Amino acid sequence: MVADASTVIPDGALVTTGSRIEAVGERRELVETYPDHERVECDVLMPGTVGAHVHSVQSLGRGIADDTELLDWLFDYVLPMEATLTEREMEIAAKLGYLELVESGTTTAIDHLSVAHADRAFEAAGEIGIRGLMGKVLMDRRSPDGLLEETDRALDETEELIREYHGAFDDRIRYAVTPRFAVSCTEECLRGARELADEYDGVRIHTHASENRSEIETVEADTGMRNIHWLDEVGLTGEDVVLAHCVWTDESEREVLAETGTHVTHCPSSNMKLASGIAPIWDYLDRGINVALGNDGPPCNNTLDPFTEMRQASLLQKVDRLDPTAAPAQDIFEMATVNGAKAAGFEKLGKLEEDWRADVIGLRTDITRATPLHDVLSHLVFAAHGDDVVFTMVDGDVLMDDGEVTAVDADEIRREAGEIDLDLEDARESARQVKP
Ligand SMILES: Nc1ccnc(=O)[nH]1
Repeated sequence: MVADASTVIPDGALVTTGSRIEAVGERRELVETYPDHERVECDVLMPGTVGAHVHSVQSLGRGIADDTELLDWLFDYVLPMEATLTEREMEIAAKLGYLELVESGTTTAIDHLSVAHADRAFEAAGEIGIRGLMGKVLMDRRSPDGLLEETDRALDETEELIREYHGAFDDRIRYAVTPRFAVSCTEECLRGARELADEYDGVRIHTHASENRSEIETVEADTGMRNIHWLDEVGLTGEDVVLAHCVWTDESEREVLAETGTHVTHCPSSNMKLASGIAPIWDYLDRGINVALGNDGPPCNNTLDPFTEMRQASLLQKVDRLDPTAAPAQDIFEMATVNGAKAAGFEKLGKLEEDWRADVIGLRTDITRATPLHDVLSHLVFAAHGDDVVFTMVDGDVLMDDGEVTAVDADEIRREAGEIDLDLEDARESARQVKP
C-alpha cells in the first residue's frame, strides 16, 4: 500500500498527550513502543479534513433550491430561509451541520453563519467539539427584511461576538469577519470588516468572491472594477483572507491573489450544481496561491461529505483539461487537509505528525469498496465515502467512536430538525424586491 507517512496510515495507531499527537504509526510498532498507553487503532488513520467553506446554518434547506443559478438560488430560497429561522431553529440547523461534518470526517470548518443568532452556532460548535473559524454574516444592502442591518450595528455585533468567541472553547473556535459578498455589502461595511480583523489578533476574513458571472457583473456595475480588484481596494485580500470560489478571475486578478497571499477555497460540487463554472485552481496552485477545499452549503451541494468533494475536485480538473494526469490524489488530499488548515490559520494542523494537533479521523476498510486496497490515497480520494469514517477526534478529544457521536444526542437533533416547517413566502417577497 502506497501512502505518504505524514498524511495517511493504513492499519494505524495513535497515542495522544492532551491535545497533541504523541506518537503515530503502524499498529504493530505502536503496540510495541506504547504497550501500556491508551491507543487509537483503525484500518486507516488520517488527519481530519478541513471544510474550508461551509454554511452549517443552511442545513435545513437541503433540497429546497435544486436546479437554480446562484442569485436565484440565493434570493428566492436561501436568504428567505435564513431570514425566517428562529433562534432555536438556527441552533438546530448549526448542530445538524456540525453533526454531518463530524460524522463524515471534517474536524475543522470555515463556517459562514447567518446574520441573526450567530451565537447559537458558536455554542453548538463548542458543544459538539468541532474546530472552527467562523463568523456572523454582514449584509447592509440589497438584503431582505430580517437580514438587512445598519452598517454600524452589523460591525458592533461582530465586535461583540469576537470578544465573546474568538479563542473560545480552548481555542478550538476562532473568529472570521464574514461579509456575505460585495453584492450585499457597502464599501463602509467591507472596510469596517478589515478594521476589525486588524484590531484583533488572529481574527481572519472570509467571504464569497467571483463565484458566477451575474455576481461579478453586479459588482462591476456598482464599482466600475473587477470584483477581486474591488476587494483588494477595500482591504479584503491578504494572508488572513479566505475567499470562497474565485471561479471568474482574469489574469490581473490572479496576480493580486498571488501577490497578497490570499487563500482560495475551491467548492467543485457547488460550482457544478449551480452551474457557476470551473475554477482555475491549477493555475492558482502554479502561481503559489493556497487552494483549500469546501463543500459549501447543503442547499447547493447537497452533501457535506469531504470524500465526495475530493473526488469531484479531481475529476472536474481532469475533464476540464482533458488530461487524466491533472489533479492527482496527493494534491487533492493536501487541499482537503494541510491547505485548509493554512487557510483557517491553525498552526500544526492537517498532518499526522508528532506534536501536531490531535485532529484525527479513522476509516474502516473492511468493506467491498475497499477490497483490495492497492493504494490507500487513491482509495480515500476516489472511492471512500464519509460513511466509512468510524472515528473522529479534535484536540485529542473523541467526538465520534465506532460511528457514534459522543457529545450530543444525534437522534434528538435529527428528530427536531425533521419537524421544522419552512414557510418562506413572506420572506421571499421581501427578497425579490432587493434582488439584483
Ligand atoms: N454562494 C453564496 C454566495 C452568497 N451567499 C451564500 O450563502 N452563498
